[in-house]
Parts: sequence; structure tokens; C-alpha cells
Amino acid sequence: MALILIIDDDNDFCGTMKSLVLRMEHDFLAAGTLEQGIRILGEQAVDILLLDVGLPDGNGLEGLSRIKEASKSSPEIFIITGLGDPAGAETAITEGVWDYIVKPTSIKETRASLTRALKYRQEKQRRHQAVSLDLDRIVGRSAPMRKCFEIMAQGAGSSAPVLITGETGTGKELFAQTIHANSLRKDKGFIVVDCAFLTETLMESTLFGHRKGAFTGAVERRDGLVKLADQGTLFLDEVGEMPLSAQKSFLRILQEKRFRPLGDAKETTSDFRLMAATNRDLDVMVENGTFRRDLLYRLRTIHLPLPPLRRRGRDIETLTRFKVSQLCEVNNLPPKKIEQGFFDTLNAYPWPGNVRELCNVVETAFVASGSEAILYTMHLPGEVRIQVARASIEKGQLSQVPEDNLTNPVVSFQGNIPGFKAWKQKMERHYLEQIIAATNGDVKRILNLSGLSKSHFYSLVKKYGVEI
Ligand SMILES: Nc1ncnc2c1ncn2[C@@H]1O[C@H](COP(=O)(O)OP(=O)(O)OP(=O)(O)O)[C@@H](O)[C@H]1O
Repeated sequence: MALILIIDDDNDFCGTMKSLVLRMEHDFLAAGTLEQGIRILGEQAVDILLLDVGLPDGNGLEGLSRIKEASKSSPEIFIITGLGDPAGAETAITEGVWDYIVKPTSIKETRASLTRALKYRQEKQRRHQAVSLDLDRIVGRSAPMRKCFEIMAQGAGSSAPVLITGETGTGKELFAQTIHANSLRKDKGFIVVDCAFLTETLMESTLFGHRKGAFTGAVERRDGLVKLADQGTLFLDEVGEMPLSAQKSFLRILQEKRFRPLGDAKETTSDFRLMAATNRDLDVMVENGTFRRDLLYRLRTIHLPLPPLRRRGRDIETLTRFKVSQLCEVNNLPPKKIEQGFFDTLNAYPWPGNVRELCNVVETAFVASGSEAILYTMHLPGEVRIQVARASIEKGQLSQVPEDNLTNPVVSFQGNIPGFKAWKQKMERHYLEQIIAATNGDVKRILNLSGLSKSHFYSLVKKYGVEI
């Protein structure tokens, strides 16, 4: 039996949904406001959420990230609205909602869609139970991270290749090791190939190994990394740096699972599981002809995109607390407290170096605090404080214009009246380009100035193909 929650202030519609859900023999809860719904989602394990868009205390679509952050059970989400809105539907789908229902909806269709969502959820839960991950080394349980754990569970439960993408320091190698440590191959090696150092001359002997006497200096036989990964995992770090010639040879090993060590007459085999990581955009590299499309398709059977730290909400605080208590323990010091201003500064910083940078910054602050019992903002490195202060001053200077002070945007069409839709699109695109240029593409500031939700902003960026 599943638990279905509706957040909608339309009592008639809630009544209709209640009788449908009870007929399907599931439990039903209703909330009339976003806040009430978010409270229930934090307390109860809801399986399906039916979410209205126009609520008395806000817009359901815009509240999606808060809803996901607060939910203890990551429910499947249906968006319900009285207005058919293609941009809203697009936003909803980008945010990963299950379905988008326009009122009045047919009971038969709603029932069928609910049944499909519940079946999908059951299968998903069964898969997760089959592989319960040991995430001991990974700190942070924000909503974007929970999504990553679902993909990691898929990776740990299969032997398919996994491609992990993300900015530098987001934890790509740590996540790859964790997938390996949770897989059936955990008792065998996790072999790292640093593709940035894989020159054409070194590649063959590094990957495939060589026979004694194969070249000057080959005084004894040596197995290559591919053979060492037999029964285990071969991790191609920085795979975007792999030279094209190496990509070709590598593809051959993947297809044939056989290779010939240097100087050997016989081919040999290795049964390895492949994982790869990169901070480059491999699709763009494929378009530019610097990465092989066929290799990318093979690598990306399972794709784990790691979000940058600045999009992981409360994880910055969790990681900081973890790191500080670890440092206190290692240095034999009593636990230190952390002042709120310290977190405010960390939360306002963009973290280009992600978790790695956060760990270094916290360690620097820890050292600066000496034997003091509390960590204050002033203990943080100057560069971090200066950048945060500068951004906040600039934000003050670039402030939102009140609606009635807007410069007159009217343009005379001189008799050639364009269609409303085409004109609206042109203006939306123009607005996006202007605000991105004025803020240097700083998304946090764009959201503050424009009042757009993150999901709405990204759906517009995607719609108009604008570069940030
Ligand atoms: N969620 C996390 N919890 C705890 N530690 C983390 C987490 N994510 C990353 N780290 C730590 O941050 C550091 C950087 O992680 P890692 O080397 O895996 O990043 P990466 O994305 O592979 O970096 P690069 O692209 O520069 O190779 C490591 O010390 C790792 O243990």
C-alpha cells in the first residue's frame, strides 16, 4: 500500500483524488498550502506527490527544489494545474517530475498514470534494496546527492561501464572507488589510469605491459594496467585528455577484450569493469573531433553527473562540520564550535575547486584559529572573504529596478505587427542575454535580480540555447 499526498487548495479536486486513491487501496493525505505539504513530506514517507502549481503561499513548480530537499522519501511527483503551460511542462520534465496533468483530467488516465508511477517506484525500491550502498566515506545527503546515490546503486549492481562527470574536486574518483567497493568486484583491484599522462610512447607498455627484452630497459616481464584490473575495475581518470590514437587502441580492447603485451607473440585477455571520469564536456569534444563518438557511447552506459558543491545546499555545512571534527580528533583538541557568519561566508562563495577546495579552506581556518574554541569568519583565508565581500557589494550596485521605474520598452512596429508569441520569445531571449552579460553569468545574482526560479531560468537558457 502506497502513501499519496496532494498539495492543492481546490477542495473539490482533492475530494475526487481522495476517492480515486482510496478505490486503488492506497493511503491518502491532503495539504492546502505549500508549507503544510513540505512539513508532511519531511515527516512521512510519501510515495507519490500530486502538486498544484498555483497555491495560496507560492508556485508549486518554483517550490520543487525545496520540496525535494525536504522530502524524506524522494516521492514521484505529478504536477497538476488548471492552465496548460508548455514552458511549465518543460520545466517540470527538466526537474524530473513523473507527469504533468492539466485539469480537468480524466480519472481513467490519472489512474493509469498513477499505477505506472507506482510500478516504476516499486521496481526502483527493489533494485535499491538489492544493492544497499555503503557510503561511509561520502559526506553530504542533499537532494542532488541522493539522486547521485540512486545512480551509484545502479552502477554497483551491474558491471556496465560508468562515466562520472563533474567539475574538478567534486569527488569523481571517490565516487568511482565507492561504486567499486560496493560491487561484486570489490575484492579485486581498483586500477587507476591517469589519461593525462598517457603519451603515445608510454601508452602501450603502461596499458598492455611488455615481455622481457621487448625494448631496451625491459629487463623483466611486466603486466600492464589492463591485466592488473582483471576481475576488478579499470578507472580511466581524466578520460577527456586521452590522445586520439590511444582512444582507438582502447576501443579495440573494449570490443575484443583481448590485447597483446609489447614483444609478445600471443594475445591475452582481461575481464575488467570500466569506469571513467572527466571534467570536460565530451559531447562538445565529439563535435570538435577530439573524442571518438563510439568510445563515448561505450563509456556512458551509466552516467553519473556530479553537481558542483555550490548546488548542494546544506552539504557545505555538513562537510565543514565533518572536516572540523576530523581535524580536532587528529590534532587531539576538544571539539570546536562554528559561528553562523563562518557558514554564511562559505555559502556565499562559489567554490570553483569544489569539495577539495572546501577541505583546504576549512583546514586553513582551523590552523588560523589555533587553540580558540570557536571558528569565526575572520579565520577564513583572505581570498575567500574578499571575493564574498566584493560579490555582495556588486550585487548591491546592480539592483533590481522597481516595476513602475522600468524604462519604456515599447518599440514602434510601424504597421508590421509581429505575432505575440514570436515577439515574446524575442524579448525573453533579449532579457536573458542582457542579464547574463550584466552579471557575468553569475546564476545566483541572476536569480536574485530577475526573481526567476532556478528551474525556470535553466529552462529558458535551454529553450533559447543561450550561453552562460
Ligand atoms: N562527498 C564527499 N565527502 C567527503 N569527501 C569528499 C566528497 N567529495 C569529495 N571529497 C574529497 O575531496 C577531494 C577531491 O575528491 P576527488 O579527487 O575524488 O575529486 P575529483 O572530482 O576526482 O577531482 P579532479 O577532477 O580534480 O580529479 C578528495 O580528498 C575526496 O576525498
